[in-house]
Amino acid sequence: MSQVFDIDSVVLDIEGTTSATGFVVDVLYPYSRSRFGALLAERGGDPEVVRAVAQVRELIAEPDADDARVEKALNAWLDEDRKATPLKTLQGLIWSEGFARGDLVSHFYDDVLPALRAWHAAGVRLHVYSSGSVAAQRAWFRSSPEGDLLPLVEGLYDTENAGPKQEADSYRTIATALGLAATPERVLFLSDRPGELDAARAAGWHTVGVRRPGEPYYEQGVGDHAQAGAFDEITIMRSTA
Ligand SMILES: CSCCC(=O)C(=O)COP(=O)(O)O
Ligand SMILES: [Mg+2]
Repeated sequence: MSQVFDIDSVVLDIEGTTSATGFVVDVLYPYSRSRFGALLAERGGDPEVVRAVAQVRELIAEPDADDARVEKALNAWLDEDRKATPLKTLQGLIWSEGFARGDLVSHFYDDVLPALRAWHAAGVRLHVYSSGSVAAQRAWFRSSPEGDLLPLVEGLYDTENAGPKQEADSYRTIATALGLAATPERVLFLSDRPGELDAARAAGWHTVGVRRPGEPYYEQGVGDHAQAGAFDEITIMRSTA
């Protein structure tokens, strides 16, 4: 069904929305799993790694956990697809290098890039809000099958700079960063997860639940949110352009 919105900014979820969860789980997750040990051993002194390891130790309530225990916790979170912030930070470091090296190329559903280009050309501001870290998001858009898409995207938000994706305050933080705190109804959030859509709506945003067959949340649906099976079902007008 076609959906029409009068908004200024679109905020995009990645996994399940712009891109296949299967690709993330089958390609990116194994890539990070096989490299956590080396990252902890060889770059354990890097400030970002130090910070993430401290967060892992806090989450597992083991202040003295050694590298092997930290790696075990990271792999357990991978197995259950738990989107823990330090896991995402460390994955982001590993994936960024993999994308830069040419080992990895990101994935987008066929309907996504034409829509993003059309919206961008029409003056719609595009942003990302994903559990994947900002570093991972940057690499993901830079290394797409159609080249560098980063120029299309203005703001990148994750669970560190915005907060948890199922809390309304995180969406208020993003709206403030976009200069739209007073007019949150000028923002449209696209996601596959009902809990994220609920939180965005609680912050005053428009929402569309993107439902793609085969994605984990497809059967569950998106409750009473507007829904679309692909981005070409979403039309954006800008009355204030
Ligand atoms: C480039 S981000 C990689 C995907 C990922 O790790 C992730 O957790 C995405 O979650 P999302 O919030 O986009 O559903
Ligand atoms: Mg998602």
